[in-house]
Amino acid sequence: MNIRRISQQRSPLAQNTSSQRFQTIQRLWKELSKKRALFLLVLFFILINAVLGVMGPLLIGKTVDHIVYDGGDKIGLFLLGLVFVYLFYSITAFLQNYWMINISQDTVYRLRRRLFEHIQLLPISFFDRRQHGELMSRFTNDMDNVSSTLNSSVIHIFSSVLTLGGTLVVMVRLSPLLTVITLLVVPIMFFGMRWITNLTGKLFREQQKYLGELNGYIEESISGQKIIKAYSREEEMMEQFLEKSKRLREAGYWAQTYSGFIPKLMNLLNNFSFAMIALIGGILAMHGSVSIGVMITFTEYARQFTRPLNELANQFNTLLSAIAGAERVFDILDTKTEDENDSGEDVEHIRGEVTFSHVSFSYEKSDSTIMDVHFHVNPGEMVALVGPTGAGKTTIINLLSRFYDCDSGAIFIDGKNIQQISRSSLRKSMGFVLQDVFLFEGTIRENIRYGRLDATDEEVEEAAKQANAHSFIMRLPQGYDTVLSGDATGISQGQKQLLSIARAILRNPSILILDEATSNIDTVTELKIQEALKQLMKGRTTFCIAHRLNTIRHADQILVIKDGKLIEKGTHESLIQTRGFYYDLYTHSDQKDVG
Ligand SMILES: Nc1ncnc2c1ncn2[C@@H]1O[C@H](COP(=O)(O)OP(=O)(O)OP(=O)(O)O)[C@@H](O)[C@H]1O
Repeated sequence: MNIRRISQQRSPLAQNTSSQRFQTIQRLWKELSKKRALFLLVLFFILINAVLGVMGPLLIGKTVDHIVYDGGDKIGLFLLGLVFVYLFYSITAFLQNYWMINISQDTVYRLRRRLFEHIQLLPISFFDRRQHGELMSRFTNDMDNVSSTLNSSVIHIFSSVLTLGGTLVVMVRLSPLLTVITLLVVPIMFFGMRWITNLTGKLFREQQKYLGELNGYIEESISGQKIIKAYSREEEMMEQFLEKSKRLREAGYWAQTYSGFIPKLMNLLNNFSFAMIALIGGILAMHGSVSIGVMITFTEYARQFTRPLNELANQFNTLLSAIAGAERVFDILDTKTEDENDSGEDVEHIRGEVTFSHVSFSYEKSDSTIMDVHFHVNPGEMVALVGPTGAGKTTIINLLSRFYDCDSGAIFIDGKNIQQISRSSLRKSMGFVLQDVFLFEGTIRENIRYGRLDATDEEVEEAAKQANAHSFIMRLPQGYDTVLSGDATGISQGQKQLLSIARAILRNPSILILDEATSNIDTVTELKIQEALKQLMKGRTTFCIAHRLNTIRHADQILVIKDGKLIEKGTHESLIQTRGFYYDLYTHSDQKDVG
């Protein structure tokens, strides 16, 4: 069953406005506040740390004034005060950092878990439109960005804001004139920073997007290595890789270059402000308008004042890149899951009576894939779907399994509209044996048990015996405990099919879906598979997508699909007698292979 990725909708570069950014910060804040108590403690330590940071220069100035103007008899007390301030400054800095790492790791862990849970519940149509590697990068790059920002930026931002506020209050109290001089550079800093961060924000988002696309491409080219080599497409792959890689380099280059301007601009303005304070402060001190201690405090504050601004600017970039990452994560979390659209109820037992009543469906709004399909299947019947490639056979199965919902008409199982049956109970009653067998990294036993997780070892082996898989499994060095790698290269295509039949037997479904289960397989294994399938099909409603017509001659019903329409239906004999499209298919194909 191939559910094709027809269009990879490239999401336009997220035009995230300030209000969207604010919303994302709010959501991140919400995520963070699950460790509220610890976070409040960190905030408290940030506050203490900022107060101590403001007190340091003030105390240095006071110490100088005490020596110059009061004779310095209490110098020991001042020095003790300085040791206390700077020691606790370091301790609080360490603790806030330590706890923030704890909070951020926990938050990212929970976010990652939610993302994974959510992805499991998303409808198949969501995956049709996305590259797998691009989705992967939301787990890796985007999460890393969020994590590193929470680790450092949160502290820096809070601490900078508090330090700025505290410093400003003390500065105004000490000397309003010197405060104005220190603040002269702030508007230039503010507007310069705004301009650059607007630009870099866009560039960072672009960088994240291209990185996701590149990851997707790399993932595709690794999983498709066999085909790439078989068709000698290495050079084209390389060219496309370079194109994507260059695009990423370009975006990264400009993002880093522009963001690199910020500290340089800050430094320049910082030095300017420092020189002005030294010059004007010196003149004022000479005339006795301010004390030497105040001037020293101010030169230190001038540095201290621009440092948090500098820090804010730097952290702003990291923050923007994390917001871009978080947006991409929230974007998935906001996508409706299958359950959210599911008003169906759980059904205990399904007998397997299936009715398609004038069903129409299209993947894309522009063209119809299935048109007015109408048929009825009794429980336990074997139904074959035949027709040219792209006719819509797989789509009919997709609709029956509620991977997609039909646009008009209705599908009934045991007389009940499947919209009223929950997806999970519907799928629990179905078993799939597909052409592309998907085996997980794990033992053979675990792979068979995937059909029913609570099955005992005996039940697993019994299912393997019924599926004719037991003898080949026992010939493997570790038998049922043989570990299969992700792509199960150690076993043949036919053996994979047998395992997937064992899996379906274990599931004991009322409705069975077979998709070309016996193509590309040697005759001996094919016989084994046919035999196993016969066992499996007994007493179950079976839908078989068949390309080789001689395998379905005994079907109770054959549905002939062409261009999305059900054009003929009946038994093999009746369809041959009708001499219609099926007759043509059957007689004009030597191998009876039509798809
Ligand atoms: N996820 C999808 N998004 C958009 N179009 C799709 C999607 N899956 C299938 N299609 C299109 O729908 C039509 C029917 O496809 P479907 O897979 O049902 O045909 P099929 O009869 O099973 O073909 P085959 O025998 O080759 O598997 C085709 O034109 C196909 O390109």
